[in-house]
Amino acid sequence: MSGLAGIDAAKQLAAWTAVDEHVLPEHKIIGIGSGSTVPFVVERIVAQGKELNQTRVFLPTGFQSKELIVNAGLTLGDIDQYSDLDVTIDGADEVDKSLNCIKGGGACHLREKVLAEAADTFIIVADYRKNSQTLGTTWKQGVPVEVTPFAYVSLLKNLRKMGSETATLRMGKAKAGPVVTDNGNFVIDAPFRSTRYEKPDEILREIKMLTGVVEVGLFCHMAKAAYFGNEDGSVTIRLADGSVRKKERQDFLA
Ligand SMILES: O=C(CO)[C@H](O)[C@H](O)COP(=O)(O)O
Repeated sequence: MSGLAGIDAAKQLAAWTAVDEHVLPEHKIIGIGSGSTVPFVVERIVAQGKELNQTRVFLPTGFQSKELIVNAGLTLGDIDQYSDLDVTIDGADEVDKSLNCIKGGGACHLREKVLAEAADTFIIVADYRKNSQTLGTTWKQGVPVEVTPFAYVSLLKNLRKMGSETATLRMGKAKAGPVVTDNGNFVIDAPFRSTRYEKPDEILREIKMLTGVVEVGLFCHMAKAAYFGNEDGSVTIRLADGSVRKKERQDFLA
């Protein structure tokens, strides 16, 4: 493993292990997620070799993801042409015991969900901070909701009526005004009481029905496995059936 430390080392561990186990030579159409963990996914795929990667197409989940693919010299594909993917690998803001995820911390969850749904296998990679029993334990910013700008005021009202009293429009940091997604939409972050997160699919359905909602950053019953890099150099692998496997540090050194 490389000489990274701390959180980045954990992200790299998760990413490398997931690629080794789920991006096999027979996998030709691959979805690449967004965020700070997926660059380690791309670096591990590049390490599989130019000859194999020339037989593959890589689909992005947004501008950052597209730049990762292009800068790595991998072949860029479009979902219009490659609508059935072999595997999509992506990060997450938090994952619960049933592999339900909060996603959208980077405001890319619409395209991420399209590529996750279109893949035979959807895999999550993250560092240990994202590994929770229930959503909302560590990710306190709320459920990211991509919304059409025309409806954001009414949606703030309706989300607050729904129980997200502190729902807020996500504002830019290095940009005056709200964050604008790759699709030209706004994002509302909608926190809920911890008990509500025990049934994330209910929150998902309720939000999705609100007029003006484009996509909700709750990925329920989608991931086949989640890989969490740990501080001690091990990787915890959780499967959708609830089983857990651990790959110890020495397994990588072998
Ligand atoms: O959903 C996402 C972007 O919309 C990201 O995958 C999620 O925010 C995790 O990012 P990171 O790997 O940087 O923790």
